[in-house]
Amino acid sequence: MSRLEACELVIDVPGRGDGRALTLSLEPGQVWGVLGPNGAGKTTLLHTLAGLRAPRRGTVRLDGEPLAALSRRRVARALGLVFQERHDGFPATVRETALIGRHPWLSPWQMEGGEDVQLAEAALARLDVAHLGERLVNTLSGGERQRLAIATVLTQGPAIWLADEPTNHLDLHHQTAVMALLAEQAAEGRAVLMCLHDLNLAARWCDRVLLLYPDGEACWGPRDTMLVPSVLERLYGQRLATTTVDGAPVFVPVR
Ligand SMILES: Nc1ncnc2c1ncn2[C@@H]1O[C@H](COP(=O)(O)OP(=O)(O)OP(=O)(O)O)[C@@H](O)[C@H]1O
Repeated sequence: MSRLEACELVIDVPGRGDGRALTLSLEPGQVWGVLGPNGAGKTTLLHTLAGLRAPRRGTVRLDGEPLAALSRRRVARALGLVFQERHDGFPATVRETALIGRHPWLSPWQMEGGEDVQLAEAALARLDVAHLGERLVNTLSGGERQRLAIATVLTQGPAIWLADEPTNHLDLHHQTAVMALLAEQAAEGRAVLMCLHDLNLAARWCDRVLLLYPDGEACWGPRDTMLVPSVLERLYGQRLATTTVDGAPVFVPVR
């Protein structure tokens, strides 16, 4: 399994000061939640950790090696990304799209084999979209597309998941199913980092939390030390009422 490190990392948010440099390690078995208001830099951080965007300062390391020095294939085998926005470049079916997850594991002109197809079918079934296998992606609902994006990363089988609001567009049942899947991935020794807007999902499913502020300030650590009502009220500029349900805190915005 793999680890991803941010070493004195400053993400490049245009027009903003450096804030606090991030030095943290995403270890096998951990589930990180990245929280912060709109524009705080969550997506920018995720893209920087994935090597899609250069940092302003500092380094991202995969298993001790600078990400920038590794081949994209090596990176694609280790890191799986669930994007917030996605654009369908060409018409493809649900099944064909899931199989794209196998590409980092195939040589340039190699066709997917039986094992690849089995992995894709299992992932589509797990995300409850197997019945849509022959449908064109551009005919799917928002939630179906989101589940397909997650199924594609599951088909890829990375050691590290970077997910930008993985529960976007999902109904309550599928939100819980996706969080349970990500927790299961971590329990099997993979690592997960996800951006979330839902504090309650973070409280229930993440064991580490990174709070990002719009001015670039940040703090991170074990969930229980980060999800403190007064800290969250300052982060979002929003009053909260707090209770406990099933052993996890629940935060409700109040006027
Ligand atoms: N290409 C760009 N040019 C100028 N500003 C940009 C660019 N890309 C991002 N930004 C700005 O950087 C800031 C951080 O954006 P980012 O998408 O990382 O925030 P976020 O925390 O993910 O927000 P949200 O919760 O709304 O998804 C925002 O203020 C955004 O407008």
